[in-house]
Amino acid sequence: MANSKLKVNHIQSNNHIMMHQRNDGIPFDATLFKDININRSAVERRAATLSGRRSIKKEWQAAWLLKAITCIDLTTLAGDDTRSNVYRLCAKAKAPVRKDLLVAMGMQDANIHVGAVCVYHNLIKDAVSALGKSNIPIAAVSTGFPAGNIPLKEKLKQIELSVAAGAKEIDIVVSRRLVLNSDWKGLYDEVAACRRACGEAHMKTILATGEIPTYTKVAKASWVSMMAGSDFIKTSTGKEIVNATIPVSLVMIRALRDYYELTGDKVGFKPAGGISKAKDALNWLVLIKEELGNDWLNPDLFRFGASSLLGDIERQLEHYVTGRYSASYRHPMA
Ligand SMILES: O=C[C@H](O)COP(=O)(O)O
Repeated sequence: MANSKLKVNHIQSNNHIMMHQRNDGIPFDATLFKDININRSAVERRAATLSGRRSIKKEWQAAWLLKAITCIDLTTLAGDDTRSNVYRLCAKAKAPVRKDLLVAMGMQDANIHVGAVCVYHNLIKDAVSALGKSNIPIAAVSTGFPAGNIPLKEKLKQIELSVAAGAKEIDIVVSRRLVLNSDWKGLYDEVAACRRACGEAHMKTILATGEIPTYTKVAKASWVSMMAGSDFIKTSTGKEIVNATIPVSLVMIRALRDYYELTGDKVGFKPAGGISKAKDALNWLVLIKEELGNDWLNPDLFRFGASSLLGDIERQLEHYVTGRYSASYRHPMA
């Protein structure tokens, strides 16, 4: 299709490597968040308006979907992960969209790749060898993922081992009991210790919001995680019964906006778990744009944690280019 070419300014190219300044955190100060009280119905009302408000069509939709790809932490976190499925995942991470589709969109030289590959510790070495010199970072889930119910000493050891094995990003899970008991200083100390163990690796802190009973606690846990030096806050492990939702994302995004206003530090956001449709990805990008602005719309500050989103995005891009939908089995990977 002649009109399927994207204009250069529809999407920035994706030659980035994690260059963003880190969040060093601030001393624990409960007065900064103790009065937070989130109005659940106001959050849910705002979230409900999101999908009907903006309709992104044609070349703009294609450009936003390519942008979404650059923000995916392409993930496999299964008990039966092997070297071969990690190799396939990494091949897809380096070339996430079929060449013919990129050529049709005029994007073959844009170096589109995903934001990171996310695996369990034992698969890091396979990801390192499969990704080669691609500059795509490896994110490892550590600290007793997904439940996090192991001693802190072991959590820190896991982080150190993952960094030594080549992970440039570490996704930690918080101890939910600290959040449930409102032990905010305990949570701060745990997250700050993890941050020290990460060294140069960027740290994403998973709150597992599906196991946190109120939005007020989600907001407070977000604050404490940022104060303790998290580079990203992340909704979910993908293993909770309820994973990423728009309302919980809104609560976390507003906490990081307030944290930025206070400290000048931009903390990233990663919704994860159950995001598998291109239209959901667009909703999250719109939410980020409306609440935080364009600064956050890049892989340094925004990621999707997703194992099966890429396949649907590629299918939508094929529809954009050819005018037809292919069967989903033609895009089986991710
Ligand atoms: O962090 C990423 C999640 O585990 C992925 O969840 P998903 O398999 O539902 O996409």
